Parts: sequence; structure tokens; C-alpha cells
Amino acid sequence: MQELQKIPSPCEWAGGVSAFEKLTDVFYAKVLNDDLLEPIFRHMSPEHSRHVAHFLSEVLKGPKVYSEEYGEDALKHMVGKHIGKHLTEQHRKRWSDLLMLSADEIGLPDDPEFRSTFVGHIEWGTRVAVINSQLSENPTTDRHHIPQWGWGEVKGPFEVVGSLFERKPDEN
Ligand code: HEM
Repeated sequence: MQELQKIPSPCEWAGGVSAFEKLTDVFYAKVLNDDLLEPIFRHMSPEHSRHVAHFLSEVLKGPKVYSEEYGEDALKHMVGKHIGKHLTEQHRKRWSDLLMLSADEIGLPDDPEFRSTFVGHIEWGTRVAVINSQLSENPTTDRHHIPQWGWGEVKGPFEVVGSLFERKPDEN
């Protein structure tokens, strides 16, 4: 009988953490050349691009590099960076469009399965970022976890299943 192949995580499939580091380097170069987004990112730290790459690869079930960098408060730190920024749908859309352009440019896998998972997370994550950016206080508590985004789907509407942040990693 043919042996079943182990299914790689989306992060592994994409080429691992280094693929996401390449992606965000190309992406933030575009962001800084973009009239709409440049004012928002003008003062970002030199490590920002790496941190976002590590967050994304951890979400896509890669190594927990972002959690190791920030410890127990990793998610709170990430959410906190968006609080009070008053991002708009226009910002969100441009951010997402430039990220997808960058994905094509660096040759991130373009198979339907990987791209639907990746786009799905970005669509969800950018919308959450816009929502959080309207708040003046960080709502993150000990019950919240960095989401884990596999090959599956979002399990139902927010009102029914609760926030993805509140589910334990093995419940995703
Ligand atoms: C899936 C969507 C998103 C993810 C995964 C994400 C991830 C992150 C992470 C990990 C940080 C913290 C970086 C650090 O630790 O230093 C951060 C900060 C930030 N993000 Fe996002 N973000 C998303 C969407 C957005 C969008 C749509 C915008 C605006 C258009 C945005 C604007 C910012 C800004 C302004 C900061 C602070 C930059 C600084 O001054 O250091 N984010 N984001």
C-alpha cells in the first residue's frame, strides 16, 4: 500500500520563515513608496519587517519565533501596535494588495490551496487590524492566543464560534 505523505504546514509549503522574511522585505519597500501607507509606516522600527514575517509564519503553523521573541505577551504586543491607529478600509485594501503583489514578485507558491489559505488569513487579519485600530485600549487578555491558520476554514461566524484569538491552538 502506498505510504501517506505527511501534509506540510502552510508555512513549510511556502518555504519556511525565510520565505516570509523575503516577502515582508519586498512588501515594506513598496509600503514606503506608497503615498497612502507611507505616513503610517514612516516611523516603524528597523525590525518591523522581520517581526511581521515571524508573526505570519507562526500563524501559518510554522515555528513559534514571534512568541519566542515577545514571550507570553506576544499577541498583546502585536494587537497593541494597531490600537488607536484609526486605519480605514482604503489602508487595509492597499496593504493587502501590496502584500499580494509582493507574494507574486518573490514567487510564493501560487497553487489554489496555498493562496486561498494565505489570502484567507490576510483578509481576516487585515479586517481585525482595522477593527482594533478604532479602539483606544488593548482588549487582549490571557485567554487570547496567536491564531493558528491551517489548510481548513474559519469554522463559522464570529457570533457563533467566538473570536479565533480565544480558541486554543488545537481547537482551530
Ligand atoms: C494580517 C494582517 C496584519 C498582520 C499579521 C500584522 C502584523 C503586525 C505585527 C506583527 C506588528 C508588530 C510588529 C512588531 O512586533 O514590531 C504590526 C504593527 C503594525 N501594523 Fe500590522 N498587521 C496586519 C495588518 C495591518 C494593516 C492592514 C495595517 C495598516 C494598513 C497595519 C499597520 C501596522 C502598524 C502601523 C504597525 C506599527 C508599526 C510600528 O510603528 O512599529 N497592520 N503589525
